[in-house]
Amino acid sequence: MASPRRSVEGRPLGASVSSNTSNPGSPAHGGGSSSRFEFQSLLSSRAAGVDPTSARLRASESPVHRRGSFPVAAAGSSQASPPSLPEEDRIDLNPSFLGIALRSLLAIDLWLSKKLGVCAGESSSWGSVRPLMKLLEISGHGITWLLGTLYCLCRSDSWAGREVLMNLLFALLLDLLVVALIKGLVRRPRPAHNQMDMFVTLSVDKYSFPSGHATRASLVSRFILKHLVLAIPLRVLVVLWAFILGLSRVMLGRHNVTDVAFGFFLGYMQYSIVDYCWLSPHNAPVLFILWNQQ
Ligand SMILES: CC(C)=CCC/C(C)=C/CC/C(C)=C/COP(=O)(O)O
Repeated sequence: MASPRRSVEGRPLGASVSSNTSNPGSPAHGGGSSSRFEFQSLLSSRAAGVDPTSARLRASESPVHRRGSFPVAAAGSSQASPPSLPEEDRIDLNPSFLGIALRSLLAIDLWLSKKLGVCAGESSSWGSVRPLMKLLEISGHGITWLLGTLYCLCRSDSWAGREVLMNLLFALLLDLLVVALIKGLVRRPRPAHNQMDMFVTLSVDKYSFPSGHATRASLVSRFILKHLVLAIPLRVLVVLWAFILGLSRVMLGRHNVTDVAFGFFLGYMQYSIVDYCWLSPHNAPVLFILWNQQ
């Protein structure tokens, strides 16, 4: 088959094999399955008596093999640096700086998250404050906020109050949906040192990216700061709560730092969506009339 041969010849044999031997299936190694596929294709092309050099030259006609290419290393190897390789291919075969940057970030993330996971277990160095962290966890839980908002909505006797609470409810549901979607798509496992002893979870909550508590903390605190008239100390407290809640996710070992950082960003952006789609008796009269009849 032509396409596997093309993939093989887009990268040097040495780089392809060594990048797979340490951890064949690991995403951290650039998607193990495609590399494995390329390595196997190389073996089969040899077995089929295909000359690798000519295959490589044919490959340079296709843009397909360039994607994710590894450096043309192996100086001195005639296979690794064919003289007739077109200029454009030589550029594309260089290491991707974005790839290197992402892998470095991931390594720092894992290292830092492990260091900060000081309440991950009862026997951890800060294990004694674990109950306090778990209390904080409940303060940012989806159920707490949904039930609290519904309760206030039932008790509210002003149109303005109901409007704000209806939008908070919409924001919380939107957040649950968006986080579940991203968790299901990304499927990043929780840190190895996490104990899965969380209060009420959804099935996607076995995944860690992004942190649902961080998105909620940032969304809700932005919402509160915008729609409630609070004294400065209380406003500071709201921001502090969001920040400490995010930090506690890493300290409990529930998340890596990047899960929480992205969660804060996502929650902040979600608020912009809520603000843009603000529900009011003018643009969603049915909703308000229905609620009024309850
Ligand atoms: C209406 C509805 C679907 C309610 C479900 C509420 C619920 C169980 C939310 C889960 C909240 C949760 C445990 C999120 C995980 O937060 P992470 O910070 O660990 O990602």
